[in-house]
Amino acid sequence: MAKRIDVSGLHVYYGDFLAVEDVSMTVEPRSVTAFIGSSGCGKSTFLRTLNRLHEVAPGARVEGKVMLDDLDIYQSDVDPVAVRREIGMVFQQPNPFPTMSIYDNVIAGSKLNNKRMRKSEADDIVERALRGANLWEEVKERLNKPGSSLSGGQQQRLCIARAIAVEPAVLLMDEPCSALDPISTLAIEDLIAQLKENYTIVIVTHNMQQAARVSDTTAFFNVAGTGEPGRLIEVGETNKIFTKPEQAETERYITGRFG
Ligand SMILES: Nc1ncnc2c1ncn2[C@@H]1O[C@H](COP(=O)(O)OP(=O)(O)OP(=O)(O)O)[C@@H](O)[C@H]1O
Repeated sequence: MAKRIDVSGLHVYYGDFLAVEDVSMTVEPRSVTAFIGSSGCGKSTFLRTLNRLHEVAPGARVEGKVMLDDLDIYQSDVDPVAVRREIGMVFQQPNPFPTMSIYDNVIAGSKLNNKRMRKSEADDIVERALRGANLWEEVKERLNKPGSSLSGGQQQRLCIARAIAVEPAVLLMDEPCSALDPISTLAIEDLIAQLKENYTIVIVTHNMQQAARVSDTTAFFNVAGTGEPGRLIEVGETNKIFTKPEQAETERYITGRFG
């Protein structure tokens, strides 16, 4: 079930370095929100704070609040592993478990949650997730082959199947198409359009055409210079951000007159 994310006054630090300053925004359920902005402005860092994945970096910490519907994900009694089950992540480089079969890749997360799962139940989850990721027809005859035997675009859809198999509320995608060819990219973009019927989706992309094609809402981040924190400059309906942004800084970026 898709959920809303509500961020208020979020600062992100790596040790003493303030990487992202004072972000407040809402991500609506059943919609796609794109994060755009120049390199180093903190898009990936901010994305990772939405499921506490930044915590794997030593010294990384946040101040501020991230609500997932009614749950404050940074409350002291909240388990980050449980947060990541609700808020899945798909990375830039497709990263299936290389020695595991396609089947085992999809079921891996569900098995961690339920060690005594029956085979028929696992079969159903695998088929549903692979269908949901538009991959079932291409792999149904070779589920026992390694995940690494698939093409890059298929591997990325396998990673999406793995992420949705545990039925998360939110899917975070960090440049999910940047390692893919144009045909595979279109397949992922079509898939994102389908997935938003059931999930809340946030995608970081360097490709402004992609942001315009896939997202309902766009958030533009910027950084004033090296050592300065990244800031959210403007967030709004994608069409408006690309045609009539409120901030001159956004306009300079989207029209390519930047720097
Ligand atoms: N693990 C880390 N430790 C220390 N600093 C980091 C770490 N990860 C990122 N940073 C710094 O935080 C800032 C934001 O980086 P981040 O990768 O979030 O930006 P980005 O907008 O996603 O960039 P890109 O578009 O190039 O991926 C940068 O100054 C970066 O050097």
